[in-house]
Amino acid sequence: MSAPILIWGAGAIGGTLGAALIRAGESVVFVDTAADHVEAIKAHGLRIDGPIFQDTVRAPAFTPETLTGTYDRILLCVKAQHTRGAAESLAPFLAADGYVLSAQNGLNELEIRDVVGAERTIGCFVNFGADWLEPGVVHYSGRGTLVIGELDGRITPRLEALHGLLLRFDENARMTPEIWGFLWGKLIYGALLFGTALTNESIADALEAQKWRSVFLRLGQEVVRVAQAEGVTLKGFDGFEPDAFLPGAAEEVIDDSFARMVIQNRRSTKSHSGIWRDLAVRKRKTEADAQIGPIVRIGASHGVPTPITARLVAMIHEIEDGKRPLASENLDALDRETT
Ligand SMILES: NC(=O)C1=CN([C@@H]2O[C@H](COP(=O)(O)OP(=O)(O)OC[C@H]3O[C@@H](n4cnc5c(N)ncnc54)[C@H](OP(=O)(O)O)[C@@H]3O)[C@@H](O)[C@H]2O)C=CC1
Ligand SMILES: CC(C)(CO)C(=O)C(=O)O
Repeated sequence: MSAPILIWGAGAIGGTLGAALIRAGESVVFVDTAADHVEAIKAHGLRIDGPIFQDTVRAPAFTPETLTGTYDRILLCVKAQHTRGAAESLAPFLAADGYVLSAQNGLNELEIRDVVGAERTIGCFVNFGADWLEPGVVHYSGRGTLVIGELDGRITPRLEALHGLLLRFDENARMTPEIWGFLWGKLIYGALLFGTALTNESIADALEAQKWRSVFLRLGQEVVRVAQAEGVTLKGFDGFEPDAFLPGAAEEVIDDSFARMVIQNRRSTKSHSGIWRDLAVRKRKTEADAQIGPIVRIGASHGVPTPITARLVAMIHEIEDGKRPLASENLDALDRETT
C-alpha cells in the first residue's frame, strides 16, 4: 500500500472521495475542523449513503491540532471561504515535494498557490454531487465530471499518477492542459447555481423554467465576458456549453445546453445546490464572496461591469442575514432589477 492520502475537509466532497479511495484499497487519513464529525468517524467509521454506493469505511481521522506526520498528497475539500486558513494549517504537514489538489468550486488554486507555492498546487474541477448529512454520514448523490490539471498546463508524471488514482473513484476522471478553462466554466455554471439558490426550486426546475431563461442567460453572459477579458478558453461539461452564453448564440444552442444541464441535475439525487443547502438547511454563510465574488473583482480590474453578479451576491447575503426570505420572487426581482 502506498503512503496515505490526506483528505483535508472530510465533508460531502472529501468524505466521498476518501471513502471511494479506501474502497479501492488506498490508505486515507481524514482531517476536519468539525470535532463531532471527526469523533463520529473515529468511533463508527465514515458512512456513505446514496445511489452510487453504500458503505462504512474506516480510516484515521483528526482535527488539525491533533494531526502529525508529513504527506505528499493532500486533497483540499473545504468550502472556498476556508481555503486560505486551511492551506495555512496544512502547510506544515505537506512534504517539500508534495502537492495540494483543490477539490473545490471557485478559483481556490490562486490562494493555495500563494500559501504553498505554485509547484505544490494542482487544479481540479469537480462536479459530482454530495451532501454532508450528520456527523459521520455523507450522501454521494450523483456522478459528475472530474478533471485535474497542472496550473501551467503541463502533463507531468505526478498528474498522470494522480489521474490513475482518481480513475479509481470515477472511471471517467480526466486530466487536461486547460484546467483554468474548466474552473472558469464552473464559475459560470456556479453563478447559475447561486441564482437557483435564491429560490426553493430544485436546480433542474429553476434552469428549466422559461420565465427565468433570460436572467440566467444574461448572468452567464456577464461571467463569460470576464473570463474572455482574462484570456481564458472556456470548457464545457455535463450539459454546460460555454457557446450558449456567447453574444448572439443561436436559440437551439442555448436551449440544448439548458436542456442538458436539466437532464444532468434530474439524474442526481442532489436536487438542490450546496449553496441552497447552506442557506436553507445548515443556516450558515455561503461561499458567495469567495466563489463568485472574484468575478466582480476581476471584472472590475478589466473594466468589465458585472451588475448581475454583484446584485446576486448582495441578495444571497440578505438571505444569509435573515433580511430576505428564500423565495422564487428573488429570482424574479434579480431579473427585473437587472434588465
Ligand atoms: N457538495 C457538492 O456536491 C459539491 C461541492 N463542491 C465544492 O467542494 C468544496 C467542498 O464542499 P463540500 O464538501 O460540499 O463542503 P462540506 O461543508 O460538506 O465539507 C467541508 C468540511 O470541511 C470542514 N472544514 C471547514 N474549515 C476547515 C479547515 N480549515 N480545515 C479542515 N476542515 C475544515 C467543514 O467543517 P464545517 O462544516 O464545520 O465548516 C466540513 O466538515 C466547496 O468548494 C464546494 O463548492 C463542488 C462540487 C459539488
Ligand atoms: C450542484 C453541484 C453538485 C454541481 O452539479 C454543485 O456544484 C454544488 O452543489 O455546489
